[in-house]
Parts: sequence; structure tokens; C-alpha cells
Amino acid sequence: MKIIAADVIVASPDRNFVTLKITTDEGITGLGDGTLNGRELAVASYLADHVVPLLIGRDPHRIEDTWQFLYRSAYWRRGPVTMAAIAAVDVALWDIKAKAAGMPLYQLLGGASRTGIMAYGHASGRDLPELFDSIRRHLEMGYRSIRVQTSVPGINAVYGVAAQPSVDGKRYDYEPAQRTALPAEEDWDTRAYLRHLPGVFEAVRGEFGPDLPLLHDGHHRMTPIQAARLGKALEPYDLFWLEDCTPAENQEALRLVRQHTTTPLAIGEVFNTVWDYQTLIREQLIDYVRSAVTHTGGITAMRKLLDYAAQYQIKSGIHGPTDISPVGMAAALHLDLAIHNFGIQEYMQHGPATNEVFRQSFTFSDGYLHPGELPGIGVDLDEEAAAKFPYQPAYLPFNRLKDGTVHDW
Ligand SMILES: O=C(O)[C@@H](O)[C@@H](O)[C@H](O)[C@H](O)CO
Repeated sequence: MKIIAADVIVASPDRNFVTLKITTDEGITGLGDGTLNGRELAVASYLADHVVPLLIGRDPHRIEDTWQFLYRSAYWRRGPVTMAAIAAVDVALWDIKAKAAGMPLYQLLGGASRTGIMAYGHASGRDLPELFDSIRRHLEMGYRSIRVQTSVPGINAVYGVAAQPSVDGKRYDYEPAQRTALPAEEDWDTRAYLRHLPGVFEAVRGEFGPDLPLLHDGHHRMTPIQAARLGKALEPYDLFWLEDCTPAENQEALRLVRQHTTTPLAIGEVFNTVWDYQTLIREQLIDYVRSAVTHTGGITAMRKLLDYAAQYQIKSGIHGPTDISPVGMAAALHLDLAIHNFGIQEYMQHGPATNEVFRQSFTFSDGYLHPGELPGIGVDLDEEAAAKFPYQPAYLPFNRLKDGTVHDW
């Protein structure tokens, strides 16, 4: 079998997505997701200008060789743009291989290790009544594990709170990248947040009881000592995890946090290789690996990363916000089903326009996702529908402190 074409499709149904479609001489096609929120065209150009010409004529079955070739022959290594482009190729090739075998991808990864994939959704509120309603709504939608984000008194706009006003009028948690000429500016005050959050979790536990797995995302905004304090303060509320408590660049920071708290820690959605995790995994400083298949070099690299993590009893918590396309999401689900050290899967549901462009076979019921039984990854792209939604510039917001200092968002 030979690759005869590779097309980069950029479409913006509910948000921008970058999809790679690889076509073979036997008529089998494969899809890969290369979406990098707010920097989509960089990946599209990396693929179209620098990768597609290298793919034509190659044997699509040689996935490991193609991965190593794209990684090593570029000379310049790692980074989100490179690794998202490699991921798009890798997932498309796995899609082709599984279609050629007539099997859903998870069968080629070793077969199912479980019957379903526990997923968590995003509840949020500006105050407790709104947050409780949002949690109830998520329970009705079938979620059995819930991430809790809340506004903080004195702060106008906080990451992850759906009902707060968004500059472009869209639901905020659905798609934080806003279709505006410049990134929206939000404000932040870590001391106010640290004072407020434990009381919110106390109230949520009081209302919903001890069983419901609860998660929280600190979104890189604390220093190590602040994160240690928050982890300790949240211990009575038995979190499933505290995510991205400190900025991800500083792996050593997690040593200090770890020494002070037994709250489980998740990190890695902005990482893109196993090298970013080396200290974190070897020293057992985290409990969950948060990388996305889409940003971490695809199935091939994620499998190796998660196998490494497994030696240290560290589990998966694959990134799955709406800026991962249904193609990237499906790839994650096949991996989730097959690996032994699965932990949990993030699942924010895409909007109707996205579902019109990407036809998916995965299902969600009573808290569990399943990738389905179609050969390949189980997602089709309707190119005519995609053409109705051209690319629109969009930016993630950023934070400033009261004195004007730029802060992690
Ligand atoms: O936990 C998460 O999913 C988030 O941190 C993401 O929503 C993140 O903000 C986006 O992926 C940014 O594009």
C-alpha cells in the first residue's frame, strides 16, 4: 500500500480544527487531528508545507518508522506545533492500518482492557446555586465524575466558568478561545482564590455526598507553596485530582507540593513529549498524565509515555476539551480502552456544527464512553459540511494581576 495524497483541512464549525486526511492507492483513507488552540494555522502550514510532500509514496503501514523519520529528520525537536503535526500523521496511519485490518483501532493496541471508559465533565458556576445546578445537569447528562470550577469574589472572569460573560457571546467553558481580534484580558488574585475554593468544595460535598468523584483545575496559576497549601486545604473533600496546580515548565516544583499533600495531582496538558515528564514520572511526583494524543505525537508516542508511567503506578487522564477534535477524541478512546493503567478521560461534548462535520461512532452512557466497533478510529469527515465553516481567527484569553502584571491564565 502507498500514500498517494494527504490533505490538510482547516474548518471552524464551533471552533477551529485542523484535520489531516491521508489517502492510499488502495482507496483506504485515514484521519488525524492536529488542532492547537489559538495557533491552528502554524500546524496546518507545518503539515502542508513540510510534512505532506514527505508522505507521498510512503508505505502507510510503517507507522513507527514514519514517526521516527518525522521526529528525527526535522532536526528541531519537540514543541507543540511539531508534535501536533506528527500526531496528525500518526493517528491517520493507525486509522488506515485498523481499517485495512477490518478492526476497531483498540484491537490492534492489544484489545479491550475494560468494558467502558469513565469520563468526567465540566461543571461550573458563578455562585453555589449555579454550581449545584450545573453539577445536577451533568449528572442528568450521564456524567458520574465531575470537574468543579467556580468564580472567585472580587475577580471578574475566571477560567472554566461557563456562565460568565464572554466577549463574543459564546458559552465560555464550551470554547474559551474567543473569535476576537485580540486575546481577551481576564483578572486574577491567587490569595482570594485560595481563601474561597475550600469552602466551595465543602459545600459541594455537603450537597452531593462523599461518593461523587470531584476534580479541580488550577490552570497553572499557583506558586509551589501556594499549590501545597491548596492541596492540603482540599484533603478533607477527597478530590479525584487537583490539576495543573503550578506552571508546567518547572517539574521540580511538584516535589514541594508532593511533600505537603496527599491530594492526587494531575499534570501535562501542555506537554508534548515523554521528556517533559521525566522527573515527574521517575520521582513519582504526579498521579495522572494529562497529555492529549493530539499534542503528544499521537498514539505511538502516548502509548510509550503511558507504559513508562505504568511502571510507577501513574495512570492516564487524557486531555479531552472541545479543542481536541472528534478525531483526536476517538483516538484517545481507543487508547483508553486498551491500556492497563487507565485512570479517567476528560469529555466535554462538542456542539451541533462540529458533529455535523465529524460523524462519530463513539457512545456515552451512564458515565462511560466507548469508541464503538467500526474499523479504524470510527470517525468520518464530511468535507462539504467542513467547507461551510471557514477558519476564523480566535485567541485564548490571558490574565493580568491587579497591578497589571501578566499572569498564567
Ligand atoms: O483541563 C482542560 O481541559 C483545560 O485546561 C483546557 O480547557 C484548556 O484550557 C484548553 O485546552 C486550552 O485550549
